[in-house]
Amino acid sequence: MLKLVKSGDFLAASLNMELSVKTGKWHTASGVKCELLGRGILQITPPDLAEDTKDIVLSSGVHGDETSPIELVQQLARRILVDGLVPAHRLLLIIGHPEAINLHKRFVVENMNRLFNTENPTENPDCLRANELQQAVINFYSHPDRQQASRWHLDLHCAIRDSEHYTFAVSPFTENPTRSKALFSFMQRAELEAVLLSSSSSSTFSWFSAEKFSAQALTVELGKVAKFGENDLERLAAFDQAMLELVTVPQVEYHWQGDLLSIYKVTRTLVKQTDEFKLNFPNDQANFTFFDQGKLLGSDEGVEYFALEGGEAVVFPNANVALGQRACLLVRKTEVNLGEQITVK
Ligand SMILES: O=C(O)CCC(=O)N[C@@H](CCC(=O)O)C(=O)O
Ligand SMILES: [Zn+2]
Repeated sequence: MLKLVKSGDFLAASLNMELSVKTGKWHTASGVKCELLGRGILQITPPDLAEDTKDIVLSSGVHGDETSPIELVQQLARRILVDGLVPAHRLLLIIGHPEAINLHKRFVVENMNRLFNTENPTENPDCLRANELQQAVINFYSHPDRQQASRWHLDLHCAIRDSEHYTFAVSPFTENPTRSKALFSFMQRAELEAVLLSSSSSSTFSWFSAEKFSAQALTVELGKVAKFGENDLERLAAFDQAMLELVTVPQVEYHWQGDLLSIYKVTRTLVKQTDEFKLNFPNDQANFTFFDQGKLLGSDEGVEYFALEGGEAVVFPNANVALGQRACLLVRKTEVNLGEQITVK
């Protein structure tokens, strides 16, 4: 496994279940320290750690069928491992769920992106892997010499349906100051079209880093799911470039450019309470489809959900989730105050 990673193929090494997990440390020819901490978990330390060096987690493949982010993380790993790229920041590169990726499935038994909170009972492969990833992130951010470091986490996904915004991000809800001007400027630089400001806690991977470590964290949605090799990475070039800049430039000078990024607040999260839960539109309804005030959106035992005053748009609709899980987000465009932290007006 180590040999394959050293040769630049972090992804192939992570997915080959016949290779036993071998951890190890080495330096690239450019002096970058690499540590394979487990399957699909690669820590990168630049030769010089300055005061403004960030600790950045870049994760992909938390959902096994969302392949374009996995290709982007592999590309970045290769640039560092064999092409001489020297990052300016400590990085934790993650290929999230190799077993689900090999099955070409979103998850094995249950949605791993709802398992990031505390240690999970070791019931199934998704719980086991979520535990392993949580521990890797805890160790990465808890390095004793790095307690003052600025922490970032971009958890890269792609949507399983069409979307009126091809790329967008979800900013998880936490009381911590995790909506910095730098993070929002990064989104503009990356040409993300929109961001959703969550209004409740969610047990996602990005929420875990925001809530437990005050990381500037986002779930980033990069286009629509496709098979390996069929992704149009050209459409993600601006994101890839901004990510490269984020990891290689000590302090990026970002500028806020007005209204390039559409900002939405989450007005409601519809949770599937019973098996009676229904949405009044198909599961493949495009993200950000807008419904006028009063339109019936869905129902559950003894309750009907209508679009609120001013209308609401739907994101991630899925009536087939497990009981107690989110069946969709309802969102509305919002204005924000632009301070050092972005807040909803
Ligand atoms: O297109 C979809 O319905 C799902 C895409 C996806 O996996 N989205 C993430 C968003 C996580 C978040 O809210 O931060 C998910 O559902 O886990
Ligand atoms: Zn996903």
